[in-house]
Amino acid sequence: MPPLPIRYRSWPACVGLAICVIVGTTRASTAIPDPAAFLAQTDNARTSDHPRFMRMLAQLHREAPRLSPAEQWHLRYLDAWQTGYQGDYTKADVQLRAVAEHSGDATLAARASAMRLLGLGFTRRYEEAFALAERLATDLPNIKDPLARFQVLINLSQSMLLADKRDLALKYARMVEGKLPPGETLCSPRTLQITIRYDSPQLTSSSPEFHQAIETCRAAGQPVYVETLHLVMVEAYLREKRPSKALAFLDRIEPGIKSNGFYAHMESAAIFRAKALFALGRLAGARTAALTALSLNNPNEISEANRDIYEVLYKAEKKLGDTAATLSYFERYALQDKGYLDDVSARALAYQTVQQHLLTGKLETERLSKQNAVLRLQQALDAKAVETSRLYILLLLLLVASIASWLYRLKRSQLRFKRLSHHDGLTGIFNHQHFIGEAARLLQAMKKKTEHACLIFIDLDYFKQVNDTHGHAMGDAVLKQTVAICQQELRPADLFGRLGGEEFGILLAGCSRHLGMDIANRIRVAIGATPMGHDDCVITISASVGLASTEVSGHDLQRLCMEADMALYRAKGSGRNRVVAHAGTGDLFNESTPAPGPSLHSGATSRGVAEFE
Ligand SMILES: Nc1nc2c(ncn2[C@@H]2O[C@H](COP(=O)(O)OP(=O)(O)OP(=O)(O)O)[C@@H](O)[C@H]2O)c(=O)[nH]1
Repeated sequence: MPPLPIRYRSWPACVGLAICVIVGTTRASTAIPDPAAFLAQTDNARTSDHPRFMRMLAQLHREAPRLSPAEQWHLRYLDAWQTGYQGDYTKADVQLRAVAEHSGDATLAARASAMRLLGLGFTRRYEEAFALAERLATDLPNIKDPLARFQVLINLSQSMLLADKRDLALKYARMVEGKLPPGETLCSPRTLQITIRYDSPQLTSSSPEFHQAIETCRAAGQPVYVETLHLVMVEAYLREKRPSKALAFLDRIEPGIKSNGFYAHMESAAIFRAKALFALGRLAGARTAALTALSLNNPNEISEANRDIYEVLYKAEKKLGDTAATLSYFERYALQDKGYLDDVSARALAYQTVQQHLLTGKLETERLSKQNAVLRLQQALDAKAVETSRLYILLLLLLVASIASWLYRLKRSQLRFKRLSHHDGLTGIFNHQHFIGEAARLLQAMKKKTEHACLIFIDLDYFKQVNDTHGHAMGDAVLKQTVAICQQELRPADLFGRLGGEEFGILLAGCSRHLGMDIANRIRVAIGATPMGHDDCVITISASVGLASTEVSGHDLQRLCMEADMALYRAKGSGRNRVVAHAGTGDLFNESTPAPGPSLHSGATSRGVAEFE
């Protein structure tokens, strides 16, 4: 329940407890066994038994060092409540704000904020009050604790009443009924609804809801609420121009009001009495009642109550003919009226300002969220663009890789074809055509450098018999091994090629005729001395060699070929397994007879014994 009284036509839920600001006794107490439960009990006793509340609060302060941080915050909330209850709203606001902002307890924070709403209204900090009301209204769905929700709704309703937003005030008051905290009845929300509608044309002294509310509060054992409703009823009689009825009703309810001693009710009763008496033309009585009301009040404070009091006083004095008093009261009335209207305007302006701020904030939020949406879109587009670029780069890389791989394969196949076109498929050495081309180039180079070279033709003897006797595969193996034997005798600068079948050509670069003969003979001997074959079959074979040298024949390839061929023909003709060198026109051939050479085994004849002449 809101503990802070609003004066005159006001929410009375704070009720007569304003007069109960009694400092509790300092009875010695024992340690509190369950501080959390004790705090809850103290909280409950705030308005139901304020003296007990004060005693418990004092006890809690003595036990404060033993309280947990959460319990300390609860105690600070109760202290703040008590500060506001005593009327120091400014100090209470500071304490409540600390609880709301730093306790870390959502329920306690909501309750503290709800209390702040009223204090801010009393101290005329309307803008702050309405801004806080907006925040609490927005946060309402998150407030689950029934008591906190109850307090927030009640105080929101009162804030809206302060801004003269009665529809909203009524809405919040009705929402209270939806979920009452334990121990609460419909009395307080119903009374609040009636006070909000106090001057509504639909609410007459005979309205059933009026009487229902009174019955509800009576049944709930809430006499102060009943009095509030009675006073609103008196006001309804006055509005209905039934002053006698109002006066009679006041006479009936005033003893109860006096016994409760709630000053706001006593003030209201006195004002209504003054108004009723004035309406009945009982001017002296009206003046007395108005002065009684004024005595309950600070006469200089700007308030609706004082305005009404001074209005009755100046009108009564006017009718009584006291000009000086009339003028004096009228001046005060005018001052109060202006002050009251100023206050009403200030509240309306503050409410509008807060709404404007909220609207501006909302527009700004919308603008920012639109901007964010555009930014997000832009980012998405940028991300897509990056993705697309990556895709392009990937495609490009793939393209480059495929081109590179294609080029590599092309080059490799070109090289393979080139190699195939230049080399003999069986032995891997130059083929005839390439050997001739390369030999022509080398001879030209030799000629330029005036260096000599020897051209050697080697032909295996009776090779056909190898094929015929041992098969073509054996023949191939012999050809390959012959090539390997020759290569061992050659230098890197020499050219080696297969001229066809079992015939090979060698161009010995930078080589004299004598040295050429020597190399040719070494090759012949090596061929003859090396067993050849494959698998389990091994044979030996001899070779005939013809040699032509640039020393004798010059550097013309055609002539060298012809003369080497002739020399080979001579070697074959003179018994094979020998080297024959072409010796020029006079003495056509020089023949070298080697040491006894190999004979062709495995069925070959032994005719080819070498001679070296
Ligand atoms: N295994 C094999 N045999 C080949 C290849 N090229 C040619 N020949 C054979 O080589 C043989 C050459 O025989 P001929 O020209 O009669 O000469 P030859 O038997 O060596 O007799 P001479 O030269 O007079 O001593 C033929 O039987 C060809 O078939 C080859 O690449 N592999």
